[in-house]
Amino acid sequence: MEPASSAADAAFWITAAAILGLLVLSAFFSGSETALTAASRGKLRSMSDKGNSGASRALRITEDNERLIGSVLLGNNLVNILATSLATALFTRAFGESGVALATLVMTVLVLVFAEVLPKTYAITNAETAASRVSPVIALVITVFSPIVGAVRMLVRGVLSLFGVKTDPDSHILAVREEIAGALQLGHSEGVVEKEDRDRILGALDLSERTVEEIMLHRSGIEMIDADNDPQDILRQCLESNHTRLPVFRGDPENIIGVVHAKDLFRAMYQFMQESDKPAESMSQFRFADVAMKPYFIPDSTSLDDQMRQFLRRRTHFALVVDEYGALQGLITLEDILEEIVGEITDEFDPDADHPVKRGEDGNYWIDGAMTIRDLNRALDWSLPDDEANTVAGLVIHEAQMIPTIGQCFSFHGFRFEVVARENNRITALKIRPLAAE
Ligand SMILES: Nc1ncnc2c1ncn2[C@@H]1O[C@H](COP(=O)(O)OP(=O)(O)OP(=O)(O)O)[C@@H](O)[C@H]1O
Ligand SMILES: [Mg+2]
Repeated sequence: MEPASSAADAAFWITAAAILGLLVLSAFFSGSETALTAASRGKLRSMSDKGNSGASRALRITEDNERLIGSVLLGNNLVNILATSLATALFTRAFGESGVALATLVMTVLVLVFAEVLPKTYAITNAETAASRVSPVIALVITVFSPIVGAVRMLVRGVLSLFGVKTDPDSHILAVREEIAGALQLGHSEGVVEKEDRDRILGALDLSERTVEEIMLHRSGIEMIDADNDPQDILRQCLESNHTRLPVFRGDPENIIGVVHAKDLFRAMYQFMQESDKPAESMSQFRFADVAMKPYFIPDSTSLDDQMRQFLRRRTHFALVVDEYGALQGLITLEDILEEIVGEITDEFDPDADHPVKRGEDGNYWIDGAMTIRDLNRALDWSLPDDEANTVAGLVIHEAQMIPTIGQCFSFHGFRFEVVARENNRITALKIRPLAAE
């Protein structure tokens, strides 16, 4: 063998080995991309809880999906293009002009089969295990490529915004929500997902979209203690109340100075009676305001999701809702938020809420004006619009554009509404009948 040809020979084999190595790297990137995007976060979390450090790293790097995919694609393209360029050089040296076509053909087959389909198929069947194995290397790749990926990201956003396209990083979360909701509605018609399950899931999905104002108990319905009343009367009021926590006001109901918890009250009363020799007579000395806890005020625009987390974190389940000027709007408890998910919760003292909607013989439904449209829709599987008003009474007032009097009837959204009772300016009871039934 001549020395020149043996040097060319060596170069041939080195290049071929480099191409092979690059194909292996390419397969690694493709498989990692699939494994990390397909792995279930729930399964990864339970693996990480069991001490699998790869799984916890996989969780961390999949938090910023855009950065992950950017880095992996960059790596993948880099090795693919390098491998193809090397192959083209190699084949043209060996076969002349036709080397380009040959290199394209051979590399397409090799990349497709060994660097794409094979690793991706493997990755998708073992997503979580594969994800936790590759995560340390991919984490390193992300760190190395992050300046380039950041620049690419900015370039992409810039070009898109030139064409008037806005990129919203949260849009995919919304899309997932819509997708789940859509799938559940579909399940409804096919009878796949039970109505109760569907309501529960949709209720939980909606928590972040809705505010406490939409479900709070309106201030007119809050049972409160007037701090200036006779202590004897206050005690009777607390005993007769179905509620455990009663806000205390002084002078004006807007001026809430605290919230009395029945249990605190009983403790304080007991102590008071032990300490005084004539409890019945000295009862007037008992100061209710001292027993009260500090009220917990929240803005009416708080999302149900946030408020639920606050309740759980603060370990209090009772909040007074105020508007932007600090004026009292209503009351909300943890139970009210949970009811949006699981439906009506009734305890020993709740007024009969077994049948919030009563059906009359004439096909009319008797409904409390303060019932929310969502609850009504949920109870009867109707779809009255709830974007203009929260309560059924509110909807009637909105549609009628006035405060109707008792006996007035209206037809809209496919239903007939009749006002049955009114207190001051509030519609307190209604009869509703679907028009299609006529
Ligand atoms: N002082 C109150 N006035 C009017 N409604 C109240 C009052 N306190 C609670 N509610 C309402 O009663 C329902 C039940 O709430 P929750 O179970 O938190 O209160 P509770 O039954 O009084 O207390 P607990 O169950 O802790 O003994 C909720 O819809 C809530 O809005
Ligand atoms: Mg209760």
